Amino acid sequence: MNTANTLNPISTAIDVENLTIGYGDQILLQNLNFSVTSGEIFVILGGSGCGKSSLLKNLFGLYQPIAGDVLIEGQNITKAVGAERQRIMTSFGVMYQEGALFGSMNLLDNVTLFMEEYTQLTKDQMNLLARCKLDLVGLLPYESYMPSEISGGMQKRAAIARAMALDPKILFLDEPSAGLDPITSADLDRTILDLSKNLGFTFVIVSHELASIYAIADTVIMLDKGAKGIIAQGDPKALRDTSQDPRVHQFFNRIMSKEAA
Ligand SMILES: Nc1ncnc2c1ncn2[C@@H]1O[C@H](COP(=O)(O)OP(=O)(O)OP(=O)(O)O)[C@@H](O)[C@H]1O
Repeated sequence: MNTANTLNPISTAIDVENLTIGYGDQILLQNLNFSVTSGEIFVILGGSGCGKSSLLKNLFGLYQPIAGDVLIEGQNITKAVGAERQRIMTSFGVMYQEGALFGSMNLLDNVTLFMEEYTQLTKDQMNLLARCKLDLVGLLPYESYMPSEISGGMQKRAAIARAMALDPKILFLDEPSAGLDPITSADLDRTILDLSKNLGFTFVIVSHELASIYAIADTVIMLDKGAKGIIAQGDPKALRDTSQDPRVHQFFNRIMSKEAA
């Protein structure tokens, strides 16, 4: 938990205003309003198919919402076009659910790739910066390894290093623990916590791993398919212990029994 993060004065990283998202005629979530505080770890929860990943992709501008606005550090990504949109798009990093490292490049080249596209740095400068990012996630000794030569957990950490390539303040992670065993997942959680506490990154994470959520989340929002919206918001343990909403209880208990199995 990092609510006392001293690297970020209290300010808003992301503002979501009257956001409605979906595909074609299908509305998934409507009229969402919430904000993400700078430096916090903000987790999006909910049952399968309620629209968690879709919401994340609307937040970082991969998809255009049906209505409403997303402001990233005060800049309206929904309305921005051209160079302004490009500038906003490079102000955050994304780790997709699949991790999606480029298999034909070693880890160092995976991290420098975006620098080559978006900066005027020399190759030496890019390599130096990329090594810093790999070091932050504990992968400096593996810079020349190919993605196929490292474990799943290391691939996830490399994908986070790559998401940090352009020095963003905000990182969007889609199901970072997916496919990881509990120990590797806890390791990844520690990396995320370190980056948040020590460097002040804001994280917006889609997750359904309860242990991970309790370990890292400052704030969660819980989405519900039937309600097409947010049914709970706050500290996850407080929600577990105090929420009167049966859907919230069912969510936590269902996952707990699954994890206990
Ligand atoms: N690109 C797309 N085009 C059309 N429909 C989509 C697209 N992506 C997702 N959907 C649909 O939107 C709904 C929500 O999907 P989404 O992946 O956002 O949910 P989720 O809560 O992240 O689910 P899960 O936990 O199972 O990954 C699903 O019915 C899905 O089939």
